[in-house]
Amino acid sequence: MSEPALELRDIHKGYNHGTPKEVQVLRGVSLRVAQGEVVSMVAPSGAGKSTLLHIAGLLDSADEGRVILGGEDMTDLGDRRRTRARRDHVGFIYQFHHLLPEFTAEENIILPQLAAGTSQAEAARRARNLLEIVGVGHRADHRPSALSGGEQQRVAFCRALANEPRVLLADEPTGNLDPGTSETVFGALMDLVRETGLSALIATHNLELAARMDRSLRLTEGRFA
Ligand SMILES: Nc1ncnc2c1ncn2[C@@H]1O[C@H](COP(=O)(O)OP(=O)(O)OP(=O)(O)O)[C@@H](O)[C@H]1O
Repeated sequence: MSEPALELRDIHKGYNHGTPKEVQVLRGVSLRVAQGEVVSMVAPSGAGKSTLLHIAGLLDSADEGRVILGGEDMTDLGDRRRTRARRDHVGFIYQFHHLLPEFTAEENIILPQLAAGTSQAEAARRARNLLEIVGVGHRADHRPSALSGGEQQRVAFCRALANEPRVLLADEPTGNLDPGTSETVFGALMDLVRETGLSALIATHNLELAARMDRSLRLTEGRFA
């Protein structure tokens, strides 16, 4: 069997809210996401979904436990190698798109590729292809302000996949959209993930969306139930 795309081993994380009393958010989270597998994470607000995604995506460090991406243990990397590993392995999607307002949809997807050393022609080709998959190819030359909320979020999905990460981490990717738009946009995300064969861990409050993924996990009391 091939290596899991993402593996978390016994992750613990607490925050010390300026008082001696620490809030223990994660209490031994373990997880394996196989290559090409799409896993949902459902949890009440404040249960630690974002904390877990940030640790899995090398944006934050655990107090204990190990983070393994594509078979490589990333836990003890120094800052520079950690930044590079994040860029090479991980795509992030947030509830809000965070697109750059002064650039077009296509440019928003091209820019991170140029930063990673891809040629302009290849970056443009990939951007167009991704935009077509999520159904906004005809909006490539528009700035974010000219796009609807659902279209903006679809562009953000493409940007997250621009550098062909091994794993996609999404934090309530359709959380700020109305239910109808959320359904369409989520469908576009699944098309993108399936078409690229990507592995994904997607946090959502929406149980119907969660049920459409390969596997659904529930985070309660700092662990997967
Ligand atoms: N930087 C921080 N400093 C102190 N406490 C924090 C920090 N980040 C998160 N917390 C606390 O950790 C807990 C989990 O937060 P987290 O954002 O991971 O939850 P969540 O499940 O993503 O919530 P939501 O669904 O509301 O976004 C909360 O009690 C929060 O207040």
